[in-house]
Amino acid sequence: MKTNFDEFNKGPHFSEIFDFLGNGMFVADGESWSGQRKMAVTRFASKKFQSFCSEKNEEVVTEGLIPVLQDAVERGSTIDLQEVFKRLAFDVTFASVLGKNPGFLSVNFVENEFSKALDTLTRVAFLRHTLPSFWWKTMRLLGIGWERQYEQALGAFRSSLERLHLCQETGSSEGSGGDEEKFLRDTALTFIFAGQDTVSSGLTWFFYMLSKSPSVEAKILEEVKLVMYSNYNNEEEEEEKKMDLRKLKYLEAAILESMRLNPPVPIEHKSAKKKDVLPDGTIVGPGNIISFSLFAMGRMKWIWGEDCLDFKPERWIEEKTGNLKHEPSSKYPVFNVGPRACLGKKMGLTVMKTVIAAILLHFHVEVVEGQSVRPVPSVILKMKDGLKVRVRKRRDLFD
Ligand code: HEM
Repeated sequence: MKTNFDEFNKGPHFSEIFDFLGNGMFVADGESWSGQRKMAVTRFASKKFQSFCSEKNEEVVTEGLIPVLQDAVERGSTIDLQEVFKRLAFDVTFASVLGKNPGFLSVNFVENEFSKALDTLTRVAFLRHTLPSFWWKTMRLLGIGWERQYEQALGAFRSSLERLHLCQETGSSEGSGGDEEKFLRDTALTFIFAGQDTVSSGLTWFFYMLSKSPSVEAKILEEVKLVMYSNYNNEEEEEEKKMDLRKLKYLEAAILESMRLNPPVPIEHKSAKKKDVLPDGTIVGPGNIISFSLFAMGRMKWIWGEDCLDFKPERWIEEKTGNLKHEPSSKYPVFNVGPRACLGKKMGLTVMKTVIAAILLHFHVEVVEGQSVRPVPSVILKMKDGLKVRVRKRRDLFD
C-alpha cells in the first residue's frame, strides 16, 4: 500500500460496489484519482480553508450540539448519542464543503433522508463485499433482497441531494446535467460521505469507551480545564483566547486509542494489478481482491502487546517527554496507509476534540445500562441500535 502503491489499486469492482459515489476521489484510480487528490490536497492545506472549517465546526457545536444536549437535560429523557453525532458530523462536513450549515442537529430533529439513505447504501456496500459480484448483480437485476433496498435508498438519496441543492451549491448551473456538474457533485458527495460517518462513528465509540473508564474521563477533563484556564489568563486579543486544541495531548491520545479498538473504517480493500507476492508469501494474481480487517489488527497481541484489549490512552504518550507517540501507519492504519491516506485526518481530529471538550465541560454523559451495544455489519463501524445516554448538566467546572 505504501512501497508498492502503483501495483495495487481499488479496481473496477470497488467503484461498482460504491456506485452511488459516481467517479469521486474515494472510488477513482489512476489519473482521475491523482488529479482529484492534487486539487483536494491544496485545498485542505490552505490555512483559510482550515480556519473556515474550524469556524463552521464551532458554529455547529454552539448552535446545534449544546442546545440539543441542554434540551435533553431539561426533559430528563434519554437520547441516542449516535444519532446526535451523525447529525453533527453531517452538518459540519456539509458546511465545510458547501459553506452552508443545513441545521439537521437541532432540538426538533428534522428528518435527514440523505443520511438515512446513506446508511442503507453503506450497509449494502458492505454486503456486496462479501459475495461474488455475479451474485449481487443478479439480485440487482431481479430487484430482490437488499439490492431492492439499495435501489430504493439510491432514489431517496438522489432526490434528497436535489433538495439540499447540492448541484447548485457546487457552483454549477441547475439541471444542466453536464460532466462538470457531475464531477462537482461527486466531489462534494465524496467529502460528505468520507467525513460524516467516520467522525460520528469515532465520537460514538469514544463516549462508550469513556463510560467504562471514569479515570480517563477525569484526566481528560483536568487537561481541558487546564488548557482553558491558561487561555483565559493570557492577555492577548479576544480571538487568541480560543482553546488551543494542540495542547490537548491526553485527549488526542484517548481518541487514537478508542479508534485503535473501534476503527471507523473497519475493513480495507485493494485489488492487485498484476501477479505479486505479499510479505507473508501469499501469491496474488491480477484482479485478485485483498481485504483486511483494521478492527482485528487493533486487537492483535503481536501488534499491540498483551494488554491489546485494554483502553489505555497512556500507550500513546512518550514517558520521557509527555509528547504524543508516533506510530507508523502500517501498525495503525486507521487513517489508511501510503499515498491514499485520509485527507481529512486533521479535520476529523479537530472536530472530535472540539466536540468532546465542549461536552465534558458542560455535561455528564451516562450510558444507559443494560442496552446491547454491538456493531452492525457495514463499511463503517456503527452501533446496531445506537447509544442511549442520559445527560446531566455539570454544575460548575469543579463538579
Ligand atoms: C475520524 C475520522 C476519520 C477516519 C478514521 C478516516 C479514515 C479514512 C480511511 C481509512 C480512508 C481510506 C479509505 C479507503 O481507501 O478505503 C480515508 C480516506 C479518505 N478520507 Fe478519511 N477519515 C476520517 C475523517 C475524514 C474527514 C473529516 C474527511 C473530509 C471531510 C475525510 C476525507 C477523506 C478522503 C477524501 C479520503 C479518500 C482519500 C483518497 O482516496 O485519496 N476523512 N479516510
